[in-house]
Amino acid sequence: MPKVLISDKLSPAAVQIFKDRGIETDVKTGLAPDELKAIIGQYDGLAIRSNTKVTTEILAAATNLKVVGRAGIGVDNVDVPAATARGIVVMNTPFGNSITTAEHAIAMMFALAREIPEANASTHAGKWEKNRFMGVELTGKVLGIVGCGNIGAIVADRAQGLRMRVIAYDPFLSVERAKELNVEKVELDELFPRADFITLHTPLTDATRNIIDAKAMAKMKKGVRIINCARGGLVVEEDLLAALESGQVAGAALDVFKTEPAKENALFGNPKVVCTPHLGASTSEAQENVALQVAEQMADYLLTGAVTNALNIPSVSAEDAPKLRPYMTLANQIGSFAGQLTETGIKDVKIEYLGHVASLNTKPLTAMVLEGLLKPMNEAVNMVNAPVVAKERNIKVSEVKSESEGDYHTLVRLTVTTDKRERSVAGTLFGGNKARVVEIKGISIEAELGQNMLYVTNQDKPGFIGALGSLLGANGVNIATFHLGRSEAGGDAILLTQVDQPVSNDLLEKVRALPQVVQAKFLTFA
Ligand SMILES: NC(=O)c1ccc[n+]([C@@H]2O[C@H](COP(=O)([O-])OP(=O)(O)OC[C@H]3O[C@@H](n4cnc5c(N)ncnc54)[C@H](O)[C@@H]3O)[C@@H](O)[C@H]2O)c1
Ligand SMILES: O=C(O)[C@H](O)COP(=O)(O)O
Repeated sequence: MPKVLISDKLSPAAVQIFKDRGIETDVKTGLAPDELKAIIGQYDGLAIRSNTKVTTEILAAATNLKVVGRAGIGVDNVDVPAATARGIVVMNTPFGNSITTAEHAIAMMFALAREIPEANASTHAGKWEKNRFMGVELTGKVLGIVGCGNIGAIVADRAQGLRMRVIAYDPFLSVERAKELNVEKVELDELFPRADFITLHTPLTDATRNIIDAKAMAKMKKGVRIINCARGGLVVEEDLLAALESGQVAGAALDVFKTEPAKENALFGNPKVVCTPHLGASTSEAQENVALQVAEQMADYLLTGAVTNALNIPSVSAEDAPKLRPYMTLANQIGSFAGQLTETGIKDVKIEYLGHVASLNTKPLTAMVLEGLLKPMNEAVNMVNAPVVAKERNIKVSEVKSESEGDYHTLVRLTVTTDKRERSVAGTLFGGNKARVVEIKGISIEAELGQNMLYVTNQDKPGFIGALGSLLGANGVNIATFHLGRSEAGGDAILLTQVDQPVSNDLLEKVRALPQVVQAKFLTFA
């Protein structure tokens, strides 16, 4: 039974889902990195929010971990490349808290416009400072959105309801989408001087880190108000403080900080700054959504192999997973067949999906072919990291798809080009789910791949089969199945036989010494 650790505060709905799906679940929040490192090796899944830092060190200790599930959007607390390298799927819930976070940004904008937090504190203190607080209206003001994805788009919609004019900077926002959202797509340098309010909704990347610094603020309209409910590293906090003190920026509302938990910060105590402790996603609705989603997604992956919302592996829907499963076996077997025969550097991998299989989501199948192909060279390869490993080795991978059927109603053919030769192997499904190899080097054959296989290429000459059978028998190796193919009478021939015992290197040498043999190899399949 898979075992999952929940290491951040998640709605109890998540535990219930894991339990209902037969997954053992521990909830241990607030663990120090060393404490997490000490126990992570026991778990197949780790469910987190933004508090747990899934670093390379944690991942190195996570010897059984298969999936990290982020109940929320940002995965900047997870070392995704390190997880990928270890074959661990990282998934998030990209929409579960978007509305809630957009609403928080709007609430922050109102709080700034009407100085609600300061007015609230003053009134609680019995001061009745009616003359101290003079707000600004939102109606007719220009809202500049930096990052107009899921949350930015909802903010745009709500702001338009408040009769604001919305402009947006997002290099990946298409003109069509901008039209649909009724926002004016602008460059950053145009947004800065035009906006009365600026709200940030980008992920934290190398391109967005420090996007709001002294230079940027100098370009803004004097008296601008800035809202950040995305990530702390987007704003240079010292520069913001200086701009608030000079009056260039009239106010800032921050839900996120460069260092979190933010217990000390130079901006704290400044009356022009409204702060919340990373509460953007904190509504009961959003937390219920993300907890349910992440638990379902993780359970699906651990129990069925279905992949949803993963950042480092192609998605496989729960509906597709059972359809793909027999193809996954086939893809892995033909990859493994070629991989076990390959002894020199691979340059090029071509995977042809012909007939029925071409109508399916073939990305996971390609990952499985690559896993099979590369595993003989690197034990740590799995379908998550195989495409990355292939890229690191400069292996060019291409897919060819055609739904028209040939001799088989469905066929996967792998062609591997190495420094020395080109090698191809193809397989199909018999009876809808039984993987069979049906072609090797363009020669037809029909074989099921089992645990112990002997693969021989030879000249098609009389006497060979008898000699091989006698040799195996004399060495205590029992033949279970026997499959032959040849290009033409007297030409190149192949033999694939399943045997009940592994074939030792000594025996292989004897097989190779038979007069007609060109190549003999012992292959093994899971
Ligand atoms: N405060 C919170 O509690 C909270 C809650 C949810 C999400 N978030 C954060 O909000 C951010 C946005 O979330 P989302 O769901 O809208 O993500 P999203 O991926 O849907 O949207 C992000 C947008 O940023 C754009 N973008 C990327 N690079 C950019 C750049 N260099 N300049 C301008 N735009 C750029 C992308 O094109 C995309 O449209 C994320 O960082 C997420 O972690 C915070
Ligand atoms: O990226 C997110 O989803 C938000 O930052 C929410 O983070 P949280 O789950 O820690 O509240």
